Amino acid sequence: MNRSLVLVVNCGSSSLKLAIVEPESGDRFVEALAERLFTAQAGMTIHFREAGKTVIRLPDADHAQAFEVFAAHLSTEKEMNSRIIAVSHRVVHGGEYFRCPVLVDGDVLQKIDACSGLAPLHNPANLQGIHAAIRHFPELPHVAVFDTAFHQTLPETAYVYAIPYELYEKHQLRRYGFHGTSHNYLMLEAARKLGRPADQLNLLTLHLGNGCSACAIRQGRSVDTTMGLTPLEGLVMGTRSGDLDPGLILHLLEHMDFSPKEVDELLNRRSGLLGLSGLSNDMRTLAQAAQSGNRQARLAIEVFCFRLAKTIAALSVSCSPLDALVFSGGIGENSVQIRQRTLTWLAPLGFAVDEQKNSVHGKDSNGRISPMSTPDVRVIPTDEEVMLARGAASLIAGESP
Ligand SMILES: Nc1ncnc2c1ncn2[C@@H]1O[C@H](COP(=O)(O)OP(=O)(O)O)[C@@H](O)[C@H]1O
Ligand SMILES: CC(=O)OP(=O)(O)O
Ligand SMILES: [Mg+2]
Repeated sequence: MNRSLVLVVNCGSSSLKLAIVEPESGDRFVEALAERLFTAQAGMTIHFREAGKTVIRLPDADHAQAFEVFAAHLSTEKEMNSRIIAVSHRVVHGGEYFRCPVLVDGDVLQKIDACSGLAPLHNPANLQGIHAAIRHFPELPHVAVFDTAFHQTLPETAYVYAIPYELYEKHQLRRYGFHGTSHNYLMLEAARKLGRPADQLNLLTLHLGNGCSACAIRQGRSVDTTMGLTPLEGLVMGTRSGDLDPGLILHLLEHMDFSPKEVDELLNRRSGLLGLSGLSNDMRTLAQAAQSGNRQARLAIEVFCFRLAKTIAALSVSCSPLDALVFSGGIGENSVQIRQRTLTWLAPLGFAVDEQKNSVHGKDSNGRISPMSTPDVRVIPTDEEVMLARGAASLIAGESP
């Protein structure tokens, strides 16, 4: 039977990820990744399930141009195109406006734009992707799925900052949290692997990719998370600092002649693993350099793990007794060393790692990497695309989310 398909669009600050997904099975018919947009090195790789891989150079292309090239490659796939029922867009910041996927219309676009200042690396790119896709597929429904939606269940105690309350009331300055689509998927997968309903589980999920965040989930609801008003707060990330003393920002502004724009650039693009190592934002590069004795790479990795462990301990307050700690994202899924080091820091809380299982987890479908007598720790690959596809398909089918 020919099932319906959803085109999933995920616009990052300098990348564009596209996939044609069958919502029920999660099968991919096409996947594409355009990287280094806006630079001379920009390029796109498209994988067709049947026809194989195509690599295209796109010097200086933006999101819209990359989308056009992808769409042109799709145009010959008439049978597959006729099965696409919707386009689903990842939108990073939805403020307090959105709790579930919505059909894109003028009002929704205006609200996404209103949140742009709070996610300057992400929302403007998300809007570009939406406009490019609407131009190309005007006849299809377009759905926005928000990173912030899953965290709309945070209790007030977790989402207010300890600043004058009127700044929340009048200006909505509060913790929103991000990567919600991924944390939601990890919750559902953990429930499946544990064989228990999600609404009976307490979980701590770790999305460790270029952006990194942790989420405390209590009985199926996000109750605390590390990212805040913007995706800059919390863990150490590829190029983002995560938590620091707000006084440091004042110091840069008042005593070191930084402009607000320069502070933004410093903390969002030149900090984190890249800033500490002076080498790279990529954990693979750092792991290799550390092995060859590079002190700065070692320091970056050590700070990453220490801060992660400290955060897990803090979030445990909201999700004890814990049913499972879940590692995910490019780093969480692949780095044996990061998992090992983080869990070693957590030994005082009873966490332990089974070294053999940790090193071969990928071959073990239940993903458990901790000994049976210790807290349950799992590695679960995330899949934001299938959640985006399902969100759109359910909305089109008129099901409640
Ligand atoms: N085998 C590996 N060991 C360590 N880190 C890895 C490995 N594979 C991927 N990573 C890291 O995962 C990160 C990217 O994660 P990913 O989830 O793909 O990011 P995003 O989707 O946010 O762009 C990079 O820091 C990369 O180095
Ligand atoms: C919200 C966020 O940080 O997203 P990403 O990890 O895709 O940069
Ligand atoms: Mg990712």
